[in-house]
Amino acid sequence: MAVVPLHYRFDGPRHAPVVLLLAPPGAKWTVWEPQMPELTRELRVLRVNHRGHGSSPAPGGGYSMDELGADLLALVDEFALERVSVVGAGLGGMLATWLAATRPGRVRRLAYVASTARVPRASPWPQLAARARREGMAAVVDEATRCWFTPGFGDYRPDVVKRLAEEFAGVAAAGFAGWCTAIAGLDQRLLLSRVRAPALVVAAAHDPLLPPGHGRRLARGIPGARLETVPAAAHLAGIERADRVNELLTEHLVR
Ligand SMILES: O=C(O)CCC(=O)CC(=O)O
Repeated sequence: MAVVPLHYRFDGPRHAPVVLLLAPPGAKWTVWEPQMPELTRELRVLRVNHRGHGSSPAPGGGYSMDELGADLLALVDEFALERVSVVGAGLGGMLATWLAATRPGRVRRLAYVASTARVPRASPWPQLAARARREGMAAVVDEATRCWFTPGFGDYRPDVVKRLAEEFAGVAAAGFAGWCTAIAGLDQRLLLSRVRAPALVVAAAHDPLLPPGHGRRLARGIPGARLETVPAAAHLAGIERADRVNELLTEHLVR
């Protein structure tokens, strides 16, 4: 299994505890920009771009969770980070679960934003990935990103919506599609009881991709997990309701 050297960056105080932020597939580390001012006050934030995203190489073929997780472990090993907190958004949260369940000793605290333990049966992602391979990312950008925000947010911050859509279109189709192979039909419910880290599950009240039931089931499966539902937000709740998501993440990760 060949490890891919991921494009990464650190921000925040050099000797503070590290938190690793995992974006959803199709998004780059910039998706966490609204969290940065808050989180870097007391944490050292490590952001990565997944395979094929940003400057991270995109090997051809499908990827597996084990491969994506090995990329992350190689990075945290390179910096001798014995334990890190991990936050995953969307399906990026499934990679956070993989880490927390298979390497419980390496994860200090765990948090999710609009995530799940099980990819929906009717997930459009496998078809989007196949189309992206054939026709390129630009062909699927509208369908993939239309559930990211509530319609009101698009009217209020069209610049943000446009920037993220452009970034999505700039992701390597091989990277996006490879990632989608890793999550196709993925069901991690049996992994959840192996998580030892204190966990916070943030669901978004108006998320059409992963409605709050996903968050409820995720929280129910992880021993002692806390569930919070953020109102007035769709899938990218960390952007749309950065105020509340930041409050919850800071409380969970710092205090
Ligand atoms: O597979 C689904 O239907 C959910 C897709 C999703 O959550 C994508 C993401 O990680 O943002």
